[in-house]
Amino acid sequence: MNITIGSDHGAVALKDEVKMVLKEYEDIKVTDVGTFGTESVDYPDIAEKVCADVTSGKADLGIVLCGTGIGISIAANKVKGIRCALCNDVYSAKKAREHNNANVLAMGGRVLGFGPAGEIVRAFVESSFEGGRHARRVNKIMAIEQQ
Ligand SMILES: O=C(CO)[C@H](O)[C@H](O)[C@H](O)COP(=O)(O)O
Repeated sequence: MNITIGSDHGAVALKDEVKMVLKEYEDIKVTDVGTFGTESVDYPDIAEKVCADVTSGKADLGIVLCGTGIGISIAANKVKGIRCALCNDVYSAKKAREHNNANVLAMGGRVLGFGPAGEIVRAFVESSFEGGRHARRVNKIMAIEQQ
């Protein structure tokens, strides 16, 4: 599985931690699109880069991080084909994959500790879409995108 990750300056430390967690998975290859330092950057630019990899098929999943996770998730969800879930707990991360077929996970570097964030990431990458009634609902989300 290929995962592209990116953060603004508010979550660089969390990005490094998430990459460490993903190293536990032999079958996951991570691409980091930055940012890499503390200099201020704009989260929509990072969201665009991560989402481009997901919509092009270069990445199976994306992970976007900013201070709260809010701004970058809003930006990601403006991209056609992206279903970005801002998750602060393991249950939501699991259901985001199982029920919503979310293809991007958002978290906040100024909100979550490394421990909980790692558990959220594990839940997200280890869960799969259940289809069935959820497919009907996700299809309706995609139909809204076409309007
Ligand atoms: O978009 C956000 C809030 O929804 C993120 O938390 C950003 O990281 C934050 O706004 C950046 O703030 P800063 O004061 O420029 O560091």
